[in-house]
Amino acid sequence: MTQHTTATRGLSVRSVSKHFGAVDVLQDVSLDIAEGEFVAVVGPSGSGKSTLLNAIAGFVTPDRGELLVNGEPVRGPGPSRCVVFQEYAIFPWLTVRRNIDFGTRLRAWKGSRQERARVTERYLDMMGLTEFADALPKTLSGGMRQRVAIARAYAVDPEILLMDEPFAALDAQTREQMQEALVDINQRERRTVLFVTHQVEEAIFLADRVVVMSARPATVQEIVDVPWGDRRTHEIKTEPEFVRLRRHIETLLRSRR
Ligand SMILES: Nc1ncnc2c1ncn2[C@@H]1O[C@H](COP(=O)(O)OP(=O)(O)OP(=O)(O)O)[C@@H](O)[C@H]1O
Repeated sequence: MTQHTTATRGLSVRSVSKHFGAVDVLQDVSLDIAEGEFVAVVGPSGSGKSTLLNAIAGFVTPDRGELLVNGEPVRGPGPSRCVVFQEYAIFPWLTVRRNIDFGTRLRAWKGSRQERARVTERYLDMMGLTEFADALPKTLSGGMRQRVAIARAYAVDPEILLMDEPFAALDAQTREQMQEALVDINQRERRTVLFVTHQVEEAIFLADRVVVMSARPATVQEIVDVPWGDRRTHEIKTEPEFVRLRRHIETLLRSRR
């Protein structure tokens, strides 16, 4: 278990609590994510993972506690945070290229039209979308649509990227391909990422640290360091240390159901 001190740049969640009616969902949740760090959150179903992500996004206001992005309090949704959802939240009436171009328009640094176009082409290429650039989302598979959503989120260049089960609707093989695509883009364009997932294996594969939440009301049970750095290929999933971490986290999740 690792205790991290307050991050000045990055995300700081300080003693956040939230209830909906009679249901206590989050209880005194504290977590710091340093700039450029990829953190996954796992926890039992209904424990409050999405509520935590929505509070960071500014969609949900905590009852107590504080959320800081680069030291600035979160007071509602804003361009410093960008969310990728499970459903394909891209514009169905825009082509793939124009969806990503929409992201580049939201950047703090906008640049000229030509510069923006270059950025858009770079993200199309990085997510393997160049040949689909003029297609409409409805003609694409679920995996390809999530590639568009991720490319657009990176194109926005927010301070924090929030991903809420982005691969949950995909079949197992597509999911593995998407995990690789995400590892690839994030190694090239390192961002601060909070990634909510049900899959312990996915969490360990993607993240620098895995936050294990308890059952509701959710608190942070343990934060597990993941040792692979940038060495993320699917082969690591069979390494003894990977298997050990997976078992450890699964045991934690079972213990507080
Ligand atoms: N806006 C809301 N109003 C009332 N209750 C809510 C609201 N949002 C979430 N809840 C309740 O809060 C609890 C936690 O929900 P949340 O979606 O955060 O959990 P989760 O861990 O993300 O769940 P899952 O793993 O199943 O996606 C649930 O009991 C849910 O019904």
